[in-house]
Amino acid sequence: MQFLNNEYRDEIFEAAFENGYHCLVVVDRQGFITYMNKSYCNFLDVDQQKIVGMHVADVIENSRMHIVIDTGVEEIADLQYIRGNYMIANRIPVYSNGEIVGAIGTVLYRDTKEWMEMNSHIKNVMLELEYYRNQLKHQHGITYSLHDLIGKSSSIIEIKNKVKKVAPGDVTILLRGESGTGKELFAHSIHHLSERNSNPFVVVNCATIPEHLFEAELFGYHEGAFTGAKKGGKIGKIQLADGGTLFLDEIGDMPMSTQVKLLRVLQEGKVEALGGTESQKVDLRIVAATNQPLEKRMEENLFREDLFYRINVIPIHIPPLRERTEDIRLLSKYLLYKITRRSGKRVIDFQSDVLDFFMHYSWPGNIRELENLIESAVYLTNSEIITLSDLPEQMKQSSYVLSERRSLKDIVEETEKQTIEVTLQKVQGDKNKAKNMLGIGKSALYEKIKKYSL
Ligand SMILES: Nc1ncnc2c1ncn2[C@@H]1O[C@H](COP(=O)(O)OP(=O)(O)OP(=O)(O)O)[C@@H](O)[C@H]1O
Repeated sequence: MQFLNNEYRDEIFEAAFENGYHCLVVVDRQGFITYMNKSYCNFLDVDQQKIVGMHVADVIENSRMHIVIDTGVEEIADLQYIRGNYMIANRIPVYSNGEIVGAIGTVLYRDTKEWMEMNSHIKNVMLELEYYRNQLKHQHGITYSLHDLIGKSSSIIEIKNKVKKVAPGDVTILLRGESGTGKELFAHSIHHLSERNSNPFVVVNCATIPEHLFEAELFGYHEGAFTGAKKGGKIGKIQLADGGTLFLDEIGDMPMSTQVKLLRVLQEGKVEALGGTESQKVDLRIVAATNQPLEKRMEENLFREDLFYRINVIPIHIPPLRERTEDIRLLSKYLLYKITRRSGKRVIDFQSDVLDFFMHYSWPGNIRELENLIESAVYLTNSEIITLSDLPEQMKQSSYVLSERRSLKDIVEETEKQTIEVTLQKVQGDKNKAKNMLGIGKSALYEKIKKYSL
């Protein structure tokens, strides 16, 4: 880079950054714009001075610069839809001393005839793709694909690879993991990656169907099959899933009597609706999920061993969130982005204390709990950054008891810091009132404020 020190340094920068053929943006560690060249500003129709300091997601449509900062993985030649055009975007994280300090993004923008022609061709292809994607979603009930599964922990990467390997066949898959770990999302992805993806994906949530209605729901019934049966009968979930995937969620809760009948359907590939005399051939792929210890249920005679072996062909265990803390930061940012896009409220980040807290909390409700928590914080916060005070008090207290990784000293200090912080907020910074509420002397309070940089 020695040549940049010569007398043409400014001209070199000018030629590299300000030429009219490409758009360039530089963002800092938090995704705030520090520089955008004229060509990009002209294309976006924004003022070069005014956009400095704004968050990139608020200035550039469909930007992923903030995601690249989080993942640390460059994205080259990605198609990005901006202002009615598909552009070719490169996003490169910038490191200094091994730490990410920001990112540079370039977008190829050549206002030539060929590019416009190519663009209109890409637009057509993308529109067609979007149309088929939407059709698939609406007709076949799949909302998610593997792309929607966020996580960079080795366990999640391993599971994603396993899913890619086993999804294309018809093999039965048993997803195991605590509630809220993403089992349904994985089930959608398996169907999406399988050859059955143009056929239905049918969900049966075994935990929510009353026992006496189970068989009617699963196998369907003919008119008059039982008292209360609907006129004209009802088609069963199994018949609905013919040619596609039947997702048996919470299979551990299926009544024993239904388990026998289901096993027969799976073995014979035929189903008979209640009140009928003829059976119908069905072609199903089974994906089951459970958060229950099926081995224990078998010991208690609540789950059939033969059904267990029939469904446990490829078991996939999804670890709880507390065992993959590497994913928490990425998931939190992704969920914040998803929630704010939906709610329209501008909340752009978390205070570092909040992410720290997330890393140490035990997440009994896993990603569902994280999502609900972020949603409530987005609604409650009065600022653009979520702080500890936007989180429920009860949760903050429980975390320090539940966390396994912290020493007693850390727990005591963290609790002390939080208690003082919340008290100071309650009394609007009045230290006299705060010391009285906390029952400590003035000098002790000042000492602790200094210690915890409050
Ligand atoms: N890896 C992930 N990336 C992004 N979102 C996720 C991920 N895992 C789970 N979620 C989200 O968390 C929520 C709960 O996920 P899901 O319903 O798939 O969990 P589950 O294990 O099936 O729960 P349950 O056993 O209670 O049915 C959903 O809103 C889902 O979109």
